[in-house]
This record gives sequence, structure tokens and C-alpha cells, in this order.
Amino acid sequence: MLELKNLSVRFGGLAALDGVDLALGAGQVLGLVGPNGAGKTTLFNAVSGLVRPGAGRVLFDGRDLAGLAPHRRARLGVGRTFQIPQPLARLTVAENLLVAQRFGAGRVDPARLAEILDFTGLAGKAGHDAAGGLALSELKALELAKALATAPRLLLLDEVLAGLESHGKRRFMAMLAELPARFGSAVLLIEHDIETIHALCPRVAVLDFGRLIADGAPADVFRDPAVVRSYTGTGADADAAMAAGARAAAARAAAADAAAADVDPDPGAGWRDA
Ligand SMILES: Nc1ncnc2c1ncn2[C@@H]1O[C@H](COP(=O)(O)OP(=O)(O)OP(=O)(O)O)[C@@H](O)[C@H]1O
Repeated sequence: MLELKNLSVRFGGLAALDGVDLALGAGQVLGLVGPNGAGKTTLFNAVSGLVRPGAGRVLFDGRDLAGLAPHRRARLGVGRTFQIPQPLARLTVAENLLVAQRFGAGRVDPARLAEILDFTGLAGKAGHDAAGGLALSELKALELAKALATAPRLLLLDEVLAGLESHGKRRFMAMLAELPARFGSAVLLIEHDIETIHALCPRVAVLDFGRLIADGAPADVFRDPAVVRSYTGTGADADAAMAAGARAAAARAAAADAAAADVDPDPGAGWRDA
């Protein structure tokens, strides 16, 4: 379904992605990990059309996505979330989903929206709560719900668990475990927490300085000396280094929570590209 061939993205002199080859089949779940700055979000941006690769190709169902705007990719079935939730803050939860559905699926399907609200635990909030007033766990659920509303066949989830307390995290993990079968979507999951990767992903790929350095079963990949070195610089303790990455992700999520009351009422990012 998704094939990245020699994908490269540069920002000036920095190779954010450097010759990445990666493939994901329909309905499969793949974890994407790597130290801060390794290129994970850039890979999502290249697949969803927010950055233009300098070289290489993104194929979706065999079709080269080069030059296609984000909304065209969404219509083909590429959905995504953002690390920092980006709701339309003055609209209600239900209105946010309507906009997302029109954007991604091109038509409104109330039954599917009701199912998504139920699945993400937002049904009680749908009609009356402005999205800008939601708590972090609800904003994260809304971010996922918006992505599901676009009817994705491939869902790119960027640190959706970061910053959640343990109960919220368990609920979210149960949702993610059920999601591929229930919504028929393949999932590419950026996640710093190694336990989450073990629990949700039969396969994990590792980026380091923009290069893909490992791809396989988590138990094998996290023992791979190249992966351990990329996290620690020494070969010492990859788990501790990943935990540091998870803490950084949680700090970003907390900052997003603090900013939630002050969300741009019309952030537009990812929604407005011609
Ligand atoms: N728009 C941009 N302009 C310049 N440099 C960028 C831009 N976006 C990302 N970068 C740089 O590209 C590299 C990869 O960034 P990216 O956000 O993809 O990493 P990441 O693996 O998602 O990191 P994190 O785990 O911290 O989210 C970093 O060095 C980052 O500073």
C-alpha cells in the first residue's frame, strides 16, 4: 500500500531524510522510532504532502504522490494526526469532525461520525463543547477522531500517547489496538515509549539522522547494536535513552496542553494547502 523509495528531504545543509526505503501493506501496523530529530515527523510530512522530497518517491497503492496537495492525498486515503493537536478551537467537537470528513472523504456520513465519536469516547462532548476548551486527553482523542473522519486507509499517528497519564494512556492503547480491524486502516505510529511499541506494533522501523537503520520485530530491533548506539552513543542502555525521548515528547504535549486554552481559532495547517 505505502512504498517509500530512496526518500530524501533536505532543509538547507541538513539531511532530515536520507535515502529511506520502507514499505507497509494494507492493514499492517508499523512503529516508527528514533532519537529526537531523527526525521520521523519529516517522513510523515513527506507522505502527507506537507514537505516536498528533494529525491525519491512516495507510492500509495502504486501511485506516485509527487506534486499532490495534502487534501488530494487525504482523499486517496492518507490520514494523519499532528504532535500538537490542531483543533478548530471555536467549533464544537462534532463540527471539527464534519470539517475533517468533508476535507478527507469529500462527503458527510453521519453514521460514521457517530461511530467515531463513540469509539474515541467523545460522544458526550460532541454537540456543545468548543474544541478549544477540551483537556489534553480529549484533544488527543479529537485529533485521532478527526483523522479517522477522513476515512484513511493509511493512518499516520504522531506521538498520540505523549503526555497522557496512565489511565488515559491505557484507554488510548486499547483504542489503537482495535483501530486497524475496526476501521480497516494501516497504521504508521511514531512513538517514543518502548512498551507501547512492543504492545501495539509487530514491526518497528528505526530512523537515525534521517537514515533507516533497522526494520523488523521489536524484540530483535531493540537488541540491534546499531539501534542501541543510535540512542545512547555508546551501546549502553537503549531503554533509558528511549525513556528520555518519551519524557521530551511528554514535555511537548504538556506545552500543548498549556497552550490549549489559547489555540489559534483557525490554525489551518494541513487543511488549507491548495
Ligand atoms: N521546516 C524545517 N526547517 C528546517 N529544519 C527542519 C524543519 N523541520 C524539521 N527540521 C529538522 O529536521 C530534522 C528532523 O526533524 P523531525 O521533526 O522530522 O525529527 P523527529 O524525529 O520527528 O524528532 P522528534 O522526536 O523530536 O519529534 C531535525 O534536525 C529538525 O530540526
